[in-house]
Amino acid sequence: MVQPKAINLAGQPLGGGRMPAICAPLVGRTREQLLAEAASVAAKRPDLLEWRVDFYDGIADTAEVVRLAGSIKAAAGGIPLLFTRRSSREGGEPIALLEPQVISLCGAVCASGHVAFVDYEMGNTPDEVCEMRERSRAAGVQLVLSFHDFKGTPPLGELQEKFALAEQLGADVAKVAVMPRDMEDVLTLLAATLHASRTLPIPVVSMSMGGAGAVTRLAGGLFGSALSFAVGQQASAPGQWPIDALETALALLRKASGT
Ligand SMILES: O=C1C[C@@](O)(C(=O)O)C[C@@H](O)[C@@H]1O
Repeated sequence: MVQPKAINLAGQPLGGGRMPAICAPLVGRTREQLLAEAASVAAKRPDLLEWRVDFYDGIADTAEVVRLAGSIKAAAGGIPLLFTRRSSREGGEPIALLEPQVISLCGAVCASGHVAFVDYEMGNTPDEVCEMRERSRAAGVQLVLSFHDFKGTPPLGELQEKFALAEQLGADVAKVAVMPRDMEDVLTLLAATLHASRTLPIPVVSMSMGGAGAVTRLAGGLFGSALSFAVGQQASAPGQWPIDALETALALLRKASGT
């Protein structure tokens, strides 16, 4: 049995080792929107900023995406960046790129040194995941292998397999986001998270989305989830709390639970 793990960056645990650390998404559609959003969200001091590049209108221009990643990094005031293209299949915005182009975009952004983490979906082909793994590793960027189900919550065994698959495919962090149909689904997600965090050697991240799952964004850390996504300016998924409310509630929970 292994202890639940915080996400490490340059030898330091993200968020000072608090479980969970807080990540805020950036969902601007233009350079101007993104830079304004990055500055205002960074001022709320989340532990990580996620650039959801599938929202960005200029996603097809790799050189501009790399430049913009550099500008967002500069606006982030030392807060590390997670670069994410969420596919429309898994709840993201529709984009015009084919998967090989997505890999090349993510690879170029990793190679630029502007981001610390890249998110890639484990549902892509093993060859695609392997290529992304090689490119992120060559650049010293941590790979988050993710799975999302915006329609429902798979059974416990399947969720455990998703976490385990991420680790087998070489992830530095395993992430699972699902939609509950009832409170039993919320318990299933938490049970799978606890199991994964106790058995896998890498940090795990999970959330049950929507209103019913909102409790997992607060209490998930007690079940081993290393990161909670919270709203800086605009939500990227249903059920996310505002950063300041989440920080306040987490501080109370940590005090009450002695963690
Ligand atoms: O995968 C995740 C988690 C998420 O879907 C959430 O529910 O908080 C939000 C996304 O921006 C992120 O990429």
